[in-house]
Amino acid sequence: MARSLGRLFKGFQSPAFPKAMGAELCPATCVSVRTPFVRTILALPSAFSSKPQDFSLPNSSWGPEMLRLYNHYKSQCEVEVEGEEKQEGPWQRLPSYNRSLKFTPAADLCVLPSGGVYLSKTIQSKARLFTRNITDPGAAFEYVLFVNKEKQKCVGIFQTGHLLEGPPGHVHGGAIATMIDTVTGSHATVLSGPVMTANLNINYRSPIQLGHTVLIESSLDKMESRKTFISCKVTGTDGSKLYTEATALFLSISVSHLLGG
Ligand SMILES: CCCCCCCCCCCCCCCC(=O)SCCNC(=O)CCNC(=O)[C@H](O)C(C)(C)COP(=O)(O)OP(=O)(O)OC[C@H]1O[C@@H](n2cnc3c(N)ncnc32)[C@H](O)[C@@H]1OP(=O)(O)O
Repeated sequence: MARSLGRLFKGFQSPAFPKAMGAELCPATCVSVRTPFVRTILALPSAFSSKPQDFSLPNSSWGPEMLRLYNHYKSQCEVEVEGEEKQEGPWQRLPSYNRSLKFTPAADLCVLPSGGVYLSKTIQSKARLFTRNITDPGAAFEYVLFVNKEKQKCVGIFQTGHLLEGPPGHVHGGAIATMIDTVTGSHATVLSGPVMTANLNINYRSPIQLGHTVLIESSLDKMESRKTFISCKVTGTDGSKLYTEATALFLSISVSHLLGG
């Protein structure tokens, strides 16, 4: 496991991939990519599964607002240049899979330098990304993320499903926190490579109705050494109504941190 993860994260640790301010993200379609980091993310599912499902593509549950915003950002992933092929635009869609590791060979399991066992094959094979583990379309978290490398921004379009209820008819605060962590965490990961959330500070300003679609916009505040500071707003789809505000601190980590070494 340690060796497998080491291989997977090799791209993150390349000296050619420092703080990713100047690094290029995946191009419009997110099919081919340029940075070692984004290449690594996109390679993760295909390394373990022949047919990974990208959950951030439209499905039958997406309502008109979700589709409208998806098309709005998607249309800015590629730009037409007269007489030339389409070129990458300012925004790029981030694909989203429901697992990062499927199986590891038994031989790779899992005695760590610290002597502990990391994850059994059974547990790891059942592991799923929290936000993608309800497979009924539209029931829980429907979302898609786009990043803008020039503006150092990330946008999440989030359609709230009926299984996310907290207060009657409204979205659970933990589900909102989950999506804020997902957008800001993905943004920090794109900027800085592998990170973990160290601090997440949330102000809930107005309840979000179940079934509504909201915009989650995150911006880079600053980077200092291993720290990436990001702030985030959850608003209505026209930006006028503020639902939630947050700030987050992410710390860059090494693989050995994840493995408990
Ligand atoms: C992995 C990639 C996969 C790729 C796949 C594709 C991407 C797919 C994206 C999905 C997006 C989902 C995003 C979910 C992201 C989570 O949910 S992560 C899970 C929740 N977070 C955790 O469990 C983290 C638990 N905490 C820890 O592991 C450790 O405390 C940390 C955060 C790594 C920090 O530990 P450490 O590295 O030992 O750092 P430490 O030396 O204590 O502190 C370093 C500096 O940070 C400061 N600091 C540390 N903690 C704090 C704090 N809480 N507040 C303020 N300052 C702090 C210290 O004061 C210190 O400052 P200086 O003295 O250097 O100025």
